[in-house]
Amino acid sequence: MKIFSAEQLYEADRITCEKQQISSTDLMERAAGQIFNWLNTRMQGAQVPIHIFCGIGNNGGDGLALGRMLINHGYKVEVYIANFTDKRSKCFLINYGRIKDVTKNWPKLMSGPDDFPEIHPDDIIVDALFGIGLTRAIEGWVKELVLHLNSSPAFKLAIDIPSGLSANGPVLDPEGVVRANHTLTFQTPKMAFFLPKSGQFVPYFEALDIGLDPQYLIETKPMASIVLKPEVKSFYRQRNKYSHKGDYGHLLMAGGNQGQMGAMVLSSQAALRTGCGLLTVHVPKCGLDILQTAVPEAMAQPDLEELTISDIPVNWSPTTVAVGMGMGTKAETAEAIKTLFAQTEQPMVIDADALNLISEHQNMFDSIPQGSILTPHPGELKRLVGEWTDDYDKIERVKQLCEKHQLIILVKGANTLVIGPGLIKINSTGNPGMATAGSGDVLSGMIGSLLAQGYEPIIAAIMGVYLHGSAGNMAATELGFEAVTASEISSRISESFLELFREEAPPQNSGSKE
Ligand SMILES: NC(=O)C1=CN([C@@H]2O[C@H](COP(=O)(O)OP(=O)(O)OC[C@H]3O[C@@H](n4cnc5c(N)ncnc54)[C@H](O)[C@@H]3O)[C@@H](O)[C@H]2O)[C@@H](O)CC1
Ligand SMILES: [K+]
Repeated sequence: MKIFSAEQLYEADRITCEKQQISSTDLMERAAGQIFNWLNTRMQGAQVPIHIFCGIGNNGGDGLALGRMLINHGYKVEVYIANFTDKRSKCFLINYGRIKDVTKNWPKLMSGPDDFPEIHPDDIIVDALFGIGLTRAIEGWVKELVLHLNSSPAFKLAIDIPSGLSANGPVLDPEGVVRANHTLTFQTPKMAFFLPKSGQFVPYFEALDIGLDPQYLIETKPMASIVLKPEVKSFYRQRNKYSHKGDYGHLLMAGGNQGQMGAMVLSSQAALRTGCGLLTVHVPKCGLDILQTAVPEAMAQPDLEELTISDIPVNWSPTTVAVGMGMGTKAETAEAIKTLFAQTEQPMVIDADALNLISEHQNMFDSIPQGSILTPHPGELKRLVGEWTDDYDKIERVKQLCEKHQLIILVKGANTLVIGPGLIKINSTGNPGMATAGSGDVLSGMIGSLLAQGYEPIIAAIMGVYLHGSAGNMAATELGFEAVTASEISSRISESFLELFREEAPPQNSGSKE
């Protein structure tokens, strides 16, 4: 699913009106109609007071049109206008006029805190103050209005975007954002919904189809796109009946040092469960018995050193390499990585301490094989790209690094981003239970395994992140967030593959059994 910028959405609105020969007020009627249908389906005429707070732009226009439709259907509605300027939009004015056709109760014009209404906890608040037209933080008494709404426990429904959030810009003032319980957004979700600083204000959302021009939506390159099951399913490669283990790649995994061998165990198990044909693990001598006992399917290649990694031989030409898990950052390990990069052309997975070593020796960037996938956690990412000011600055820094060195870099989080040259993919699976030790080692093993099986690097990264999150979701469903461990995620990798091919159950008609 594509994510468009506010600018692109305005353009989509314009083209839609032009092609469908409708006015922007007609489009607003359609948009408000979708919100009305959503509410009406759920409320079924219930007389719960609905307070609609409108701004003076088109988001306010949506609120007015919704108010008219609700009043027409007998709902108990109060409409308020935050009358902070007389620069009202055309569609706002048209809908301001139209609401007067259906009620004698004109919208209440608010011009300061004295006009704020009392709201009963069981009432419903509709937030139509600002939409994607917000260009600066909400200030003055309108911010006080936002605080007033936020102080109420009443259910808050935001139209298009919670007021105070920018569709694709940083949060300017976290206090001045409506804490909506649910957001009904038009056509496509906004970038803000998926980034940590702004996403926290959008716990639940639904995108309502308002019939924007399909050609524009299909042909326009989005600023990002969300990875959903059908896309991942389309990447999956069926196994050939006559294939053998040599057809599924030989992954070399290098890492581990004394006291951190578990990382390699987790990565190895995850790699095997993700389907690579052969796995060789390269560990310091002290890790040999641990690996051979814990992962009997893997071959083990001991380092020359007892406690740390000093040399990673690749003269036997593995299909690909995953390096860095629990590896430590000793000087001899840095040398081993430099040699590995110099001797390897094919893209590899670079994780954990290998990334920390690259951060310490920035000249190593130039020798990383193109197409390699870097899987930093937030701390490692900070060391790689420097301190960022906000989520968008972080993305920009990562994009530049990807483009400069032709790399794929993950920005891990509630919605992990897979960023490659010219592309941002937003993962849709995963949960807070996965914020646990070793979870990243499992992910690196999965991506390395997919890469070894011949999936293109960008596909291996997207698929690995999606399946990892899906396995984590199944673990959380069965165990609860707290009990999710890396091993529990890994043991559900098989389920995450099977889930790709599970059909959604058709909707049940609960009344049909009577
Ligand atoms: N045909 C269309 O263009 C459609 C527009 N729609 C609605 O229109 C919204 C966008 O409307 P607008 O572009 O009118 O903008 P908004 O209604 O989001 O904002 C209103 C105006 O307030 C001003 N403003 C921005 N930040 C401010 C601040 N912090 N304090 C005070 N004033 C500020 C801006 O000049 C902006 O134009 C969408 O989010 C959506 O709800 C929908 O009705 C769908 C169709
Ligand atoms: K809003």
